[in-house]
Amino acid sequence: MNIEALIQEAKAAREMAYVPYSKFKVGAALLGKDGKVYRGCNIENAAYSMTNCAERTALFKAYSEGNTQFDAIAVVADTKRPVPPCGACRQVISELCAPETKVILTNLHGDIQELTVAELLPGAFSPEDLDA
Ligand SMILES: O=c1ccn([C@H]2C[C@H](O)[C@@H](CO)O2)c(=O)[nH]1
Ligand SMILES: [Zn+2]
Repeated sequence: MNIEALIQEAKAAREMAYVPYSKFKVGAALLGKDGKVYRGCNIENAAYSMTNCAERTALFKAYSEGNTQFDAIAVVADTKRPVPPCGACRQVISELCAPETKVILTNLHGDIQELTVAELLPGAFSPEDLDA
């Protein structure tokens, strides 16, 4: 699947966002090495801090089905610049995706920023840091 098609998947995921509080819809599409695509949207809650971002929804869907090998993740929102993932998602993406995985950030204007997982969060806290 090419990048444009993955962005289309992220846009379709965005339409499912449950955002009664912020009204800010985000979509993500995670491409497995086997070609499977996992869509994710943000899901909010009246207890605001329970909100799950689109990126983490997609990743948790894939992991919960045993799929842990990915080529790329695309994220889209209605932002002026390509949507920047929040810090929590950068941390989770850093652990659950290989460093060379492509990250495609975009918006509804068609601006695209492409980087790698390694570039998304330099100095991420990692499982190795748990070893004394
Ligand atoms: O990359 C991002 C940034 C924000 N959000 C969500 C969280 C919340 O529902 C809304 C506003 O922050 O957007 C995401 O899903 N992904
Ligand atoms: Zn996030």
